[in-house]
This record gives sequence, C-alpha cells and structure tokens, in this order.
Amino acid sequence: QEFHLQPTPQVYETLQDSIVLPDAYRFSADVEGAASDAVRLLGTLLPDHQEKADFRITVGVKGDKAVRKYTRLIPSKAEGYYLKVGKNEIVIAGADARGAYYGVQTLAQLLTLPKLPLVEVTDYPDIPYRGVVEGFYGTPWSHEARLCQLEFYGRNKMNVYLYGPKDDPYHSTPNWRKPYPEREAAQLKELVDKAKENNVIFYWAIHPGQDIKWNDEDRQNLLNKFEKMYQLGVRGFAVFFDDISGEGTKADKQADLLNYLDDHFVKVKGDVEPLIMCPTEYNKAWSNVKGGYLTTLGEKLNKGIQIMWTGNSVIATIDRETMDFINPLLKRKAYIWWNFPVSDYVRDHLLMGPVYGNALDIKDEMEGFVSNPMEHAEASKIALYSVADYAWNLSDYDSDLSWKRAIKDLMPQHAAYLETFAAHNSDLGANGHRFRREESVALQPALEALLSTYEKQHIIDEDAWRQVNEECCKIVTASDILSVSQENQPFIAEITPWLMQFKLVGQYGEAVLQMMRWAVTDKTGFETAYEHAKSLQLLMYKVDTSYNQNPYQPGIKSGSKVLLPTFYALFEASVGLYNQAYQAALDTRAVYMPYTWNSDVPQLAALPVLRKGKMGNVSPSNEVIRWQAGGEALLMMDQMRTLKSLTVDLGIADAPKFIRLEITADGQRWEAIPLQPVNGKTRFKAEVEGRNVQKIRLTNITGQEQKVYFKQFGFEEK
Ligand SMILES: CCCC(=O)N[C@H]1/C(=N/OC(=O)Nc2ccccc2)O[C@H](CO)[C@@H](O)[C@@H]1O
Repeated sequence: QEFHLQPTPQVYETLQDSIVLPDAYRFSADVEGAASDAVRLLGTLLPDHQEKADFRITVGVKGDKAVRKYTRLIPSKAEGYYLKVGKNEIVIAGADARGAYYGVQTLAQLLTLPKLPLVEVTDYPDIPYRGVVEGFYGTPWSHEARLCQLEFYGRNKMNVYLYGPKDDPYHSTPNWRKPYPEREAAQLKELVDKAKENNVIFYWAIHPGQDIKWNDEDRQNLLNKFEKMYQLGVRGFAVFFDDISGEGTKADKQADLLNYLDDHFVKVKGDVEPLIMCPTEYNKAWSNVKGGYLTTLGEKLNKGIQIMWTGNSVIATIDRETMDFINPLLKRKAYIWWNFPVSDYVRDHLLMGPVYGNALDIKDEMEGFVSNPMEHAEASKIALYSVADYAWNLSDYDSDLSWKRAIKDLMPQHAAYLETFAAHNSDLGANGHRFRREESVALQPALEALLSTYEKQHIIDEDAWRQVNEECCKIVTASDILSVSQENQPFIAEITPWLMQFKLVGQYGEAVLQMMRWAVTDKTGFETAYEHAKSLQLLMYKVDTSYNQNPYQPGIKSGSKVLLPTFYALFEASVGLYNQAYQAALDTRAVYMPYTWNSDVPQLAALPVLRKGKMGNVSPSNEVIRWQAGGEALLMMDQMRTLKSLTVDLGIADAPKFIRLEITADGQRWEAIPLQPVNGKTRFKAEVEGRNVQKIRLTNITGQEQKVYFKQFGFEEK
C-alpha cells in the first residue's frame, strides 16, 4: 500500500525524486527560540553531524531570521507549517511553535521511508483543538497507558488530552476539594511533563456538580484545587457538570462560577489555556431549549470559555444540522465531546471498527473535537488514529483507508491478522443509547447468500461457502497468532479474552459449515461435526461467563452482529435437515443454554427460559395459569451452580400457602425454602445466597387447582 502521511496533510506535493540524507549538514535554528520543541524532536531523528557541508537543515517559526525567506509559504493558520525536502536542504517553518513541532513530526514519518522523497508540504489543522477526553466510567487508564497515549497524540498531531476519569475520586465527588495524595500528584506531574514533551495540552477536569455549594467557600475550594494542579504544571482546566442532579445544574450559577474562575484564575495566571466546561444539558435529546439553560450559558459565559457538546444525543455522529442547532444557542462554536469509541455502556464489546458518520463539511463549525475512548487504552488507538486524521483535515478524510492505516500503525507486522479481528469486533450490540456500528462488512454478502440459499432451497451456495470457510480459517489463525504476538503486549493483554472468544467463533463456523456439507450425505460425519459444534457452544458460553464479569454488561462478545447469528441460523437449519433426513431429534438450539425448564402444568410447559450473564429468567406468562393439584414446574441446571438470589411472583399475595419452592443439589434430597414477601404485595424472595443447586421445583401443595399469574421466576448465580 502506497505511503501516506498521518494525519492527511492539507497540501502535499512531491517531485518524483528522493535523496539519501547526508550525514554532514549545516544546521541553522534558534535553539532557544519558539522552535525549541521542534529542534529537540529533530535532534532525536537525525544522526550526529559535521557542520562543514553544503546540505542545510533549517528550523524556525514565522519571524525567526532563519526562516525569513520562507515567510510567505508558511500557512497563517495556528499550528500550521511549511516543510520542504529539497536536493540540498530541509526547511521546517512553523506558523508557531507547535506548527514547527508538527512539521518535524511529518518529517519523522518521511524519514522512515527507504529514501527521503523530495516534497513540499503546506499543512495546518482544520479543528483548533483535537484529541482525547479520558471521561469514561470504569477502570481509569493506568499511568503507563497514559504516558504511551501522550506519545501517540504527539505523533498524530492531537494537541489535547483532557483528564477526567469518572471513577477518580479526586476528580469528582467526594474528594474534588482535596489535593491529590503524594503518589498520584507525582504521577500527574509526570503526565504533564510528558504532555509538554509531545506538544499536548494537558487539561485537568474537575467534576464538582454532584455536591458543589454555590457559596464563597466552595468557590475558594475550587480555586485552591486549581492552584494545586497549577503547581503540578497543569496549564489547561475544565469544569464538568455532566450527569449530575440538584443545585449543581443551574445555568446562571454555573456561568457565574466559570466566569469567576476565568477572571480570577485564567486571566490572572496569563499562561493558562481557555477554560472548557461540560454543561449539564450536553446533548440535544436532553436539552430543553425553552427552559433557557443553554441560552443562559451562551449569553452569560465569558466569550473565551469553550463549551462541550456530544451532539443530538449522548452517543451520536456529528453533522451540519447538529452544529446549526447548538452554535447559535451557545453564541460560539461548540467543542465536540465525541462519545466514541467509549464502551462503558456495552462493556462486553470491543469497538475496533472504522470512525465513520461524522460530516466532512463542518470544519468551520467546531472549536474542538475530542474522543471519549474505551477503558482499553491500546485498543482505543485504532479509533483515535482516525479521529486525529478526521479532525486535522475533514475534507480529505476516508474512514476505511484511515481504519486500515490505523491498524497498520498499531501492529505493523501483524496488521493483516489484526484487520481480521477488528473487522468482526466493531458493533456494540443492543444498547440503551441505540447506537450501532457496521460489522463483518466484507463478508456480509457471502454470509447472506449462504444462509438464504440454504434456508430457502436447502442447497449450498458453493462460492459463498468457500468464502465463509476461508474467513473462518483466517479467524482461527489470526486469533492464535495475535494471542502470542510480542508486537504490542499491553494491547494483546487487553483483548486476550476477546481473542479467545473470536477463535471459538471461527471454529464454530468451521464446524457448522461441515454440518451443512454432511447434513443429508454423511450421517456419522454430520454427527461428529454436530458434537463439535455443541462443545464449541459450551466453550463460548464458558468464556462469556468467566471473563470481564463487570456488574453492567458482563462477558465477552465477538462477531455478535452478523457472523455468529448467521452461524446459529445455519446450525439450526442443518440440524433440521438432518433430523428430517434420518427421522432424528437432535436438539436444534444453537446457543448454549445452561438452564432447562419443564412442567406438567400445561400452560407453564412451553415458557422459554432466558439467560443474560448470570441471570436466569423464565419468560413471564400474561394469562391466568390453571395450576392443577400436585402440578410441578422444574428448573434444571446443566451442572451444579451456586445461587445468589431467587425471586418468584405469581400475582397472588398468599402464594406461599399454595406453592412450595424446593431446591436440590444432588437431584435426590429436596429442601423447601420459605418464600419471604419482598414488597408486601405479590413478589417473594427465597433465601438461597451461596446455596449449591442442581434443580429448583415449584409444586401446588393445596390438593386442588389454583389460578395464578406467572409474573416472574428468576434467579441470579453467584
Ligand atoms: C459532555 C459529555 C458528558 C458525557 O458523555 N458523560 C458520560 C455519559 N453520559 O451519558 C449518559 O447517558 N449519562 C447518564 C444517563 C442516565 C443517568 C445518568 C447519567 O456517557 C458516556 C458513555 O456512557 C460516559 O462515558 C460519559 O462519562
């Protein structure tokens, strides 16, 4: 694939020629001046040199004597630069210090080529502020991960890192008023220094809204904390008022506070970046324009203060209509907080797909564009690479090419394998925000052809079958090679459980494809493939219930949008064909189900049992159940399982008089467990915490038929 600078430069001209960098050259730069960062970085790229030479390397900032003759070639936009590689000179002239630094970053990429091409690059960013807000719920990034991120931002010309992890107690309630303890303070100082080194503005955000009092004391508390952070070297500050309730949500109070901080801290210090604030109404779906919150902020907040916005909803792509709504209200360009690839609301999924859906014609409408990433720092780099590419140069942005380059950048050697993994691990699954992404795009046509032909005509589309089989082999190969790759161990450590699951999905696909092949032609071959598929179903279940058992979205999902659902459908279809061909009755259920339900009460017998993570529920019935005397309902586990809780609701207040609940660990000895009322109405709990259970039984002990409603029968495993 041909060479491509990252982010895509505004203007890139290359003469079809190149040079070999001489090891002797004259160097002219004002090493103490504004270009000192650029000079330092350049020093790390170039070999030692002898001064006596006619090859010249010049670095400077507009106004420096050294670059005076290039002045008219330097873009007038902030952070712009002019880079020339000529026959006997290299020139890097920045519009400002950071521009010169970025010019050297671009040169650094050219220097990785076998030969240094003759180029003229005239470049600058579309969006003034570009980068990352560490603003997710869940495990904050580690110190090591943050240091590595800052290096990545420097290379990708991202100039913002906003520190605001929801679960840092000194960022938010309860300890936002307190200074950081020694160790955390030292680490923050190290991050600030690393950020400076990479020309990234380190913003420290505070999230006081949940318990801030609108009085002088808390105002002083905030100032004191900012002062403490300033002493650590922080020169960028943000105040987040998102996800709070109560007093803290008032627009005029928020505006007064921010203006006070602006007037008495930012303006006083003189070397601090403009304040950023995250409003309580931070997306259109949650805003009440008539209520005046946004207009109050827009009118009252000092002009220099930047206001964040996530778009038409919490998780949304950004387009012109979005900006035309919010900018007039804020009376300034909104600063986009883009909630992607954050996955703290779909923690069982990895979002490894392309960054797409944001408009390419809104470069003049946004003040900033920062991404809220996953708690998996290295895995987030695929999306962050493309966010950097998009925010620097919107009109040239190509989401698919950028995605491919992002993968190559993360794992140059194993890029092909990582692309296979990333292609099938990009959707979020069903979620409360209803935000979805494409997945398995390249394989979709073959999957659809294979399934529809097989389901409708019971024949195999050979070309589709071959493509899908090839991909399954690639999946298995890629999973194993990546899982032992030494190329980026922190990244592999993050995704290992998903690699395990991904491999099983690939193997399951292979087994199902064999089942299709032999369903009506090779009885024993089919039965072996069936057995293998069933064992893989159990293995996938085990991975999904053993890893990443967070209390929100537990488990490990992979290929969940297209790949696995297609394999499930093909499994069921091929078992159906086999059962028909051989008058057999193999279980056609494709998804492993640890719980089985049956009953001799006719209206209960067919109720399906569902599993989500560690919760098991029998689907409620909305009709009156005629439960005959002595009638039983049985919930059976595939193996001994330890329970945490069990709830029953039969829609009658005196259920315990009619229905006895029993559990057994061995299938022989049963023990009745009393039903205790939960809400004084019809819901009852059984005290089963820590009990090992094989079966649970409900029996009508009244000697006569009872009429009940089967509203709930659910349990949670430990
Ligand atoms: C300016 C953006 C603020 C924001 O997005 N806040 C959180 C955020 N807030 O969105 C919510 O839906 N918050 C919420 C919803 C219901 C009740 C309380 C909070 O969503 C992200 C994705 O989950 C989180 O990572 C963010 O920290």
